[in-house]
Amino acid sequence: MTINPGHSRNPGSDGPGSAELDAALRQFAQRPQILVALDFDGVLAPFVRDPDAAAPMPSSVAAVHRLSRAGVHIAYISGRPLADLRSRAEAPAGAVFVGSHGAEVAMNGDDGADADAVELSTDEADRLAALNSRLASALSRTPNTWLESKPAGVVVHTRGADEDEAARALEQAREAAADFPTVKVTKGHHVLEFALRHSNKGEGLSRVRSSLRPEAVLFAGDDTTDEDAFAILRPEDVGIKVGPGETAARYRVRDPQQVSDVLEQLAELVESRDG
Ligand SMILES: O=P(O)(O)OC[C@H]1O[C@H](O[C@H]2O[C@H](CO)[C@@H](O)[C@H](O)[C@H]2O)[C@H](O)[C@@H](O)[C@@H]1O
Repeated sequence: MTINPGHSRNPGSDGPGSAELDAALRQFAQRPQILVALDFDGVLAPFVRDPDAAAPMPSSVAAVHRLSRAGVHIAYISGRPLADLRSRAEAPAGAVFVGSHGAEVAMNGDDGADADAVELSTDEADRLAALNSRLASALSRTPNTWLESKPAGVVVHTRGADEDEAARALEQAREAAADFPTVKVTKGHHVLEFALRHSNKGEGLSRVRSSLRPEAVLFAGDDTTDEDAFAILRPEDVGIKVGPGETAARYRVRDPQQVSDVLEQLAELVESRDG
């Protein structure tokens, strides 16, 4: 994964309405077959302390449905487990879902009939159970931290912990997981994820692109794991980093509200193209 810190414009100078992003969206919208692929937390849904309380912004949901009705392919690409992502995305019919950072893919988003969900081998299931219990015991005395179980991994959450508590929790978690050398460790926004499967969002987005064959892709993401998806974008694609931080994306917006503004602008452009 290559991150080019100087590549994308700063929020504020390049939010919705900026000349560069406007021009990119106009050009993108002219193509008949396009894919809009969206990360969930921090992009469609503002961050909250409890992941079960996260919900997409109503204005983004409405804009995504408009895009879908106008014939745009829609994909959700998230670190969340597939079933969780599907249940809270409020997605239009026919949307595609990529969960667990690319480890789970459902090309037919309607009913999940052909969902490529994670099935662990007995050995993997045993190792995941051991990892879970090791982390639970390591963090049992660290306040304001908790574990989220995933189909092929476990996440240490520290949102709500103060800086010292969070740093201590992450150090304890890394130490506890040191006996599991094949586990992939990924840092995200107030989370540290330990995964048995090593797929990434770039692989997930590539699978969706190969299946749907759009002429161009727009992808918006906010976290380090989204950089794998930005890295596989092509010159005709539109990559939008949400929030601060180094990125390979060409454009940047500030927050989920500005993502919503971009989606509404794109829906207008696509609808007027069709009209
Ligand atoms: O790929 P994403 O859709 O961005 O999912 C990444 C992780 O999102 C969730 O955690 C994040 O959102 C939580 C709710 O707002 C927040 O409390 C947490 O601090 C964030 O890191 C989710 O819980 C993870 O499983 C996802 O991997």
